[in-house]
Amino acid sequence: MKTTILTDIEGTTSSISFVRDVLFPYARAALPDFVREHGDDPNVRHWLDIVAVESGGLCQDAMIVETLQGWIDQDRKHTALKALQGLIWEAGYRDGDFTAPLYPDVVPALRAWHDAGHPLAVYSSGSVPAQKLLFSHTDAGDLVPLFRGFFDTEIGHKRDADSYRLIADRLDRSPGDILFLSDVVEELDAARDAGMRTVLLDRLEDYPQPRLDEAANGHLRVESFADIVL
Ligand SMILES: CSCCC(=O)C(=O)COP(=O)(O)O
Ligand SMILES: [Mg+2]
Repeated sequence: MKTTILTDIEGTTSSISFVRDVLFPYARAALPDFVREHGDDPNVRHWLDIVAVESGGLCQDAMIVETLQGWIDQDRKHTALKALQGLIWEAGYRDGDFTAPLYPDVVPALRAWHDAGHPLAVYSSGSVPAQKLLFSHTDAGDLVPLFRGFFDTEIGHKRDADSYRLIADRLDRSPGDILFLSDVVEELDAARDAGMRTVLLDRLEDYPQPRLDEAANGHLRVESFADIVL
């Protein structure tokens, strides 16, 4: 059985600065107009209503927008925020306001693994539509065809082992046949608890203090996809 590779995005395939300095400010600035123009769309309303209820019953869209902007500033990984961000980024990618850079070692490794028959999948806090937008608008072109599956927090929290069990199930693989790649040790802990193999990506441009020894909590640690041994 070929190892399946399940990868995180931010801090693993894509720089934290792209997400924080390009994607988040774009969504923050576009939110008021987006909610005004699309607030009656049932898919948008669904997520706005979840934010309103969870925030104690916000009764005006302006209050919901302010709450969401606060969540962006705090980098909250809330499923509703992530779904709305994905819808907003669609216009940015479509209009060519940005493309998605990947760390330089990522594309050669993904292509090599794919060509060698390793199934590839993504698990990110970014919504599945946002993941597909990102991988279809990379600096290296459309990489979506390389992937067999996309998972977001609708399947469960990234620090919860059950999420990884469910993903293994959906991919029709046993957890031991899956290698999870992430920059966040708590996510790797959860994947390991579920029985997956794990590798910590320690991207020194984003994590200037290398996570060595106890900081890596027993996970294999690499600084590049090129150093991953399947
Ligand atoms: C794919 S959408 C952009 C990234 C994002 O919003 C995010 O929260 C990424 O979190 P990750 O789980 O990939 O570290
Ligand atoms: Mg990450």
